[in-house]
Amino acid sequence: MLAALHLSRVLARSTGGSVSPCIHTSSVLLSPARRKGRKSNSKTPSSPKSRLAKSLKPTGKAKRLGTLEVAPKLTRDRAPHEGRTPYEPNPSRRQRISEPVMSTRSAEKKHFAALAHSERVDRRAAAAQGRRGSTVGPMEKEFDITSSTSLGGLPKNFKSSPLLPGLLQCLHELIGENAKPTAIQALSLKHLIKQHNSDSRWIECLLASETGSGKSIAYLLPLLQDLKRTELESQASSRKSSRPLNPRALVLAPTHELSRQLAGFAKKLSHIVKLRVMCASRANVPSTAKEKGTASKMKRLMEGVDHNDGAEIFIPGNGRASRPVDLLVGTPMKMLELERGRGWNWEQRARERALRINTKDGVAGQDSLQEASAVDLGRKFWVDEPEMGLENVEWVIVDEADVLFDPDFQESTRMLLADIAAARGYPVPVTPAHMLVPQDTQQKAEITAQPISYPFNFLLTSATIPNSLSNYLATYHPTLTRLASPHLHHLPRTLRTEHASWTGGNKDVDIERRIRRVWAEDALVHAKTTLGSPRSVKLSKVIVFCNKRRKVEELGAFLDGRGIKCVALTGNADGRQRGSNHHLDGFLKQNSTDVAVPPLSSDPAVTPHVLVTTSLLSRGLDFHPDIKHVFIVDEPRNMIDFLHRAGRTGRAGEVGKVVVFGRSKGRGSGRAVEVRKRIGAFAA
Ligand SMILES: Nc1ncnc2c1ncn2[C@@H]1O[C@H](COP(=O)(O)OP(=O)(O)OP(=O)(O)O)[C@@H](O)[C@H]1O
Repeated sequence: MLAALHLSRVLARSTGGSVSPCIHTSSVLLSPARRKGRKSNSKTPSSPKSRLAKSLKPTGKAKRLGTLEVAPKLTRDRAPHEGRTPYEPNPSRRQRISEPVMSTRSAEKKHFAALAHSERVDRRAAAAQGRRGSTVGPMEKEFDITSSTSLGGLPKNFKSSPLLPGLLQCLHELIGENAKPTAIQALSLKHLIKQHNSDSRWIECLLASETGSGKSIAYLLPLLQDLKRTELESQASSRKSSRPLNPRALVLAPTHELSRQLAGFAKKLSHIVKLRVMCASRANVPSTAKEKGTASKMKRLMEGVDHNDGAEIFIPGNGRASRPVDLLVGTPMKMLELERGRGWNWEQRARERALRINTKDGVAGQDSLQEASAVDLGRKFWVDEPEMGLENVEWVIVDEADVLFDPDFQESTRMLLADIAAARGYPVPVTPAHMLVPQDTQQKAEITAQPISYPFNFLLTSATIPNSLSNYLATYHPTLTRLASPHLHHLPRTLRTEHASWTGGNKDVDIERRIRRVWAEDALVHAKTTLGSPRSVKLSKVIVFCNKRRKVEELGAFLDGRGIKCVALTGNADGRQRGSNHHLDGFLKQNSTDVAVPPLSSDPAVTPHVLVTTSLLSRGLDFHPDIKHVFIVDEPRNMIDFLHRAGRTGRAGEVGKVVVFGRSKGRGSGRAVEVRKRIGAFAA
């Protein structure tokens, strides 16, 4: 009855909708170059894509040293989700869990001995091949990552790779028994699982593939497998540390939400092989950050770096007692705080803040004067005892590497990497930020970049590789192995785009109408497929991306007022919960091993079906497959931002649609064609 009422209400409201499904865009998606008034590259509509794509090719010296391998394009019969809907709960899971598990120490020892033997055989074969003269060598061949390159030899399923049985079993529980490796996972299995004989040098590798293509599994499998392999050795050789936390691996992510989700996933993947995974997350704090620019905002809002606010870290039982941990996940800033002691940078931050306010206002404001004088008077900022030792770190994964190496985050990221290298007894030079990228030719001549060789396995991963990151890697990590999926810098194949036009009236009303149309379509499909079954309609969920915090709040309030309950989330929203992702319940993906929390109601007036947010949540988060639509209502700052926002739907082979709103009439509408072409260049 309720469902019927709801259905009629949805349909009634949606019929009044005048948001056109056809393409009408204008002011969206201009490249920063265009916005700054530089010469437009609109004559080459595919240029954003090719700019990104080309950036992966090793250049100059790197061309000779580094390697790039692109997986062959997957054909239909080799799709990763073959044989099973990706999220269908596995009926035999319970039965399998009760089966005896081959994860005893002796079984693992046996496994690694067999592996070592097969590697010796492989190495002998490779050497023989080398003597005969190999024809395919990634170093000799220039790969164009936009074209399919049939290299063959990639594992076709997870069972065929030498994964620990316990790891394989957890993987099957999470993604299904019949799931096949995606392109990036196949590349990772081929290149990273095997490279662990004791005499091999540290792995240095970039994993690049489109959003939702399973990069987390691509790096977690080799990481967890290797941590298990070296567990005994590490116990024997681990350096004594007086600090309570001494992880063997770090996964760095730009947001606390992503850190928590990744830590949760890694825990599930490693529960049989019994590795200890922990998340170093911190509470969120109100911020008065006023900077412009996505990355600056993201950094300050998410990390609250300049607030001595008394926020606590999310490590249970925080104290001086030692807590065994193999893998720690968190933001670089949080890791630095644990390693150097909380408060290590407050004095410097206070100076910077005072300087910033001074510069902005032209004269010193009251706050800045107070802060500046506190610093001038030599006020001592309290620094807590460091809690983490870095001596035993063997792996560092930089997830969303393009964010963590962008100008706003890279200082913390590089500082942390240098601290780990120093703690392990191999200090590396830390180039000042302004010297990293030469500003002019004279500086170019002066800068003699020293390649960096970290004394640990170093993996970077991202769905977008901008030129800045590619150049940085070519300069400082010339021998880096680059593994790329053939679909990199495209929208996922299952993601469709639609351009919706503003009516010229209230934009919030346009958005509301489009949301109701989504639900009306759901109701229609439900009616057709169930032929009038009384089961209630399952309405899909929608993420709406805005640029500004105020817009998020206004739109959230408007939709709430119209009977559409939503979660409106910005960096400093009260709703961001301390130490948990509960504020995103119902939106983030639950794995088949999670205890399903039944929604309170399927009525969107009761249970939030709409998430309104900024780019804060556009990175890395694995959203629920119920999210079939992403709305982009403000112009993303660049195409990279667009790819990540759009990529929150259409993940792991699920269908999804990105609806881009824009102006079709009046000022700015002339750019509609250009924008359409820009987006079109990224379509599958
Ligand atoms: N081989 C596979 N078969 C089926 N599902 C998979 C497979 N690999 C990963 N998945 C699922 O795909 C989803 C997306 O994975 P993941 O979050 O790692 O993607 P990603 O490439 O890191 O995306 P993003 O670039 O947005 O961070 C997850 O829910 C994961 O469980």
